[in-house]
This record gives sequence, structure tokens and C-alpha cells, in this order.
Amino acid sequence: MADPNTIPTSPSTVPATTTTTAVGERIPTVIVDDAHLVYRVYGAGSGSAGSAAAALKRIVTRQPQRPTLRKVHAVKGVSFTAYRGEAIGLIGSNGSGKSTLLRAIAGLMPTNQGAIYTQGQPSLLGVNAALVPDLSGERNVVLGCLAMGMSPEQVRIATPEILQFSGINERDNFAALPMRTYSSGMQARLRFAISAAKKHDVLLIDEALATGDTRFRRRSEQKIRQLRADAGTVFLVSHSISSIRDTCERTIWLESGELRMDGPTLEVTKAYSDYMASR
Ligand SMILES: Nc1ncnc2c1ncn2[C@@H]1O[C@H](COP(=O)(O)OP(=O)(O)OP(=O)(O)O)[C@@H](O)[C@H]1O
Repeated sequence: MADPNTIPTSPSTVPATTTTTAVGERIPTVIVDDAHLVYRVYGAGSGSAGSAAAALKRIVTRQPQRPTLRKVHAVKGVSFTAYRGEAIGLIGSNGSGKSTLLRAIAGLMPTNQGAIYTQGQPSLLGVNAALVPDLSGERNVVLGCLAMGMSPEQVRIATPEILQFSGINERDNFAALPMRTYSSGMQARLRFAISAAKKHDVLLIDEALATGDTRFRRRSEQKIRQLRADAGTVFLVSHSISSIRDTCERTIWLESGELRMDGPTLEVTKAYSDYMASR
């Protein structure tokens, strides 16, 4: 049976590198339809309720501990459609719901209301994406590539390219050292390099470029343009307006979980900068 959250466009009828159908219609890759995303935080009582004195009082008076539940409504009724060949920036102040929305598009979090439909398997590249700290950079490249579904032969061919793109060996043979010895910037660079080694239908990048140096940022931006040209859809969450302007022609602005604006990057980033300056 077809996955209900998959957009029913047959890959066999639309070649992977085209952005429109035979009749010139753009091909949707992600449809977010009135999505609401809520975190449920258990045990999040108010300050004094969780204190040692309150616990002692409960024990002495033999009162059972009532579980407390707090809901955080992180994304509130967001709707948009993304198309093949688009690079879309996601901006908004801290806590506005950008990472949460990416997690939901990646299928890591269900919607509480509304729906998210995707074509193909979206891949989330975040600075916190799990690699194994005790393994060497090179072993992590192999693990990461296998996890993305590449064959052992493809991994063997891709590994030197990935290590070179990541630049982790620029100063020493860091690829042979455990990842826990890397700086956060080096780890982010390696993660980005692994992720970018494969063509993605939908690539979700969360702040990965922020930790790299200027030279790596330029290389990554070039890579994003290439991934986009290969007809994928790229989402980029970033607080760096210049990164967004350099890579995305469309930008979505979230504020307090709501979609404030969705349009050409220059217009949206200008409105966002004005809003931030006025606060
Ligand atoms: N695991 C979680 N459990 C509970 N609440 C969470 C969790 N992760 C995020 N939140 C809350 O959801 C809201 C949106 O957070 P999110 O991380 O999506 O925002 P963001 O726009 O990516 O923020 P930033 O720019 O600071 O990275 C915030 O109020 C945050 O406190």
C-alpha cells in the first residue's frame, strides 16, 4: 500500500533531473498543510513543586507524586509547498520553530494537526546528527554513507572525495583520529561533506554552515547550488542572512511558531531584519 504521506508523483514518469512536468507544471516535493507540532514535556512542574522540600513534604504526608505535563506548541498552522529545484531558507528568531519544522519534514516528529507530505526520503543534516565520537573520521564517513543507502563500492569511491571536501586533513591526518578530538566546526564540516555526497530528493540543513570557516562556507554554498541544480529541494535553517541570501531564492520566516512571510529571499530577509532591528 502507498505511504499516505508520500506525494503520488511517479519517479518513472518524471525524470529525476527535471523540475517541471511535460506540461510545464512545477513538481512539488514537500507539502506542509496546516501543520501543528506540539512537544509534551513530562515532569515539568513549576519551580518549587520539584524541590527537595516539596518531595519531603509529599513523602511525610504520603501524597502520591502527580505527573505534570506541559505542552509546547512549537509550530502553529504552517502551510506551504516546496518544489523540485528550489533552495528555501528558513529564518526566524530563537525558538520560533525552525528546527522543529525540519524535524517534522524529515519524518522524525508526527504532526498533531494538519499533515506533511513528502516525495522521496528527506534527509536531515543537523549539527547534532549522530555520528560515533569514538570512531575515526574515516570510519564515520563509511558509516554515514552506508546509513544513507550507498553500496560498499560507492562508499569506497566516495570516501576520499568526502574527506577532501570536508578539509579535515588540511593541517594533519585528522581522518585517522577519533571524531571526539575534532573541533565543533570540523565535525560540522565532516557531517555536511558526508550528507552532500549523495543526491537527495529533499535535503534539510540545520545551521551546519554556521560553524565552518569562510572558505568552507563558500564551498558548501557552491555544493548546495549543485544539489539544487540536480533537481533536489534544499531547506537551509540559518541565522546567517548572508548565507541565506547567497544560497536560497525563496525564504520562509517563522515567528513564535507561525508563518510570518514566504516569498523572494531579498524581500523576506529585509522584512525580518527590519523586525529584528525594531525589537
Ligand atoms: N525537545 C523539546 N522538548 C520540548 N520543547 C522543545 C523541544 N525542542 C524545542 N522545543 C521548544 O519548541 C520551540 C521551538 O524550538 P525550535 O528549536 O524549533 O526553534 P528554532 O527556531 O529552531 O530555534 P533556534 O533558532 O534557537 O535554534 C521552543 O519554544 C523550544 O523551547
